[in-house]
Amino acid sequence: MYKIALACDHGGYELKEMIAGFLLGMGHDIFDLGTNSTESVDYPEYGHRCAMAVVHGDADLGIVICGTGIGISMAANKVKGARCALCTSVEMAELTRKHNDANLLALGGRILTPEQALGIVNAFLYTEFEGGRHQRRVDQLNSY
Ligand SMILES: O=C(CO)[C@H](O)[C@H](O)[C@H](O)COP(=O)(O)O
Repeated sequence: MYKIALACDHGGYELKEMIAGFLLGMGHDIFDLGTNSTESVDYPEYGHRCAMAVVHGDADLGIVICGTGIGISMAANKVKGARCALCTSVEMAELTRKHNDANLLALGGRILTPEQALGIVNAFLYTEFEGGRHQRRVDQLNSY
């Protein structure tokens, strides 16, 4: 079981709440970093907050959500050690775990259906990093 940090802006709030329930139902721990309503907030703060929690070991993995997933993934990837992947399919979620050892998943609350989002979250959590040649590339990412 994982401890999973969650953060969103107003565009991701409803999806965050649904994912939180899904994760708790699966037996994971969650670390909810907000926002906690549909009142407008700025996504950079929340993406940064979630990435800091993962990089500092307060959570094993992070999930960040805004309207598109784009802005909040940009914010998360500003944190050294964050490898945040914006995914719109199960295949992308599997490949970013296998190849990039992504430690944060970004989702678009205004892009995905709830069913699509849960499929992506499930794939992200249960796909292992393959290592090998991919480790060399992740090491390069981490060195910048
Ligand atoms: O998708 C986003 C950033 O990439 C955010 O969720 C914002 O919602 C988006 O920028 C739109 O902003 P608005 O204030 O909700 O119109």
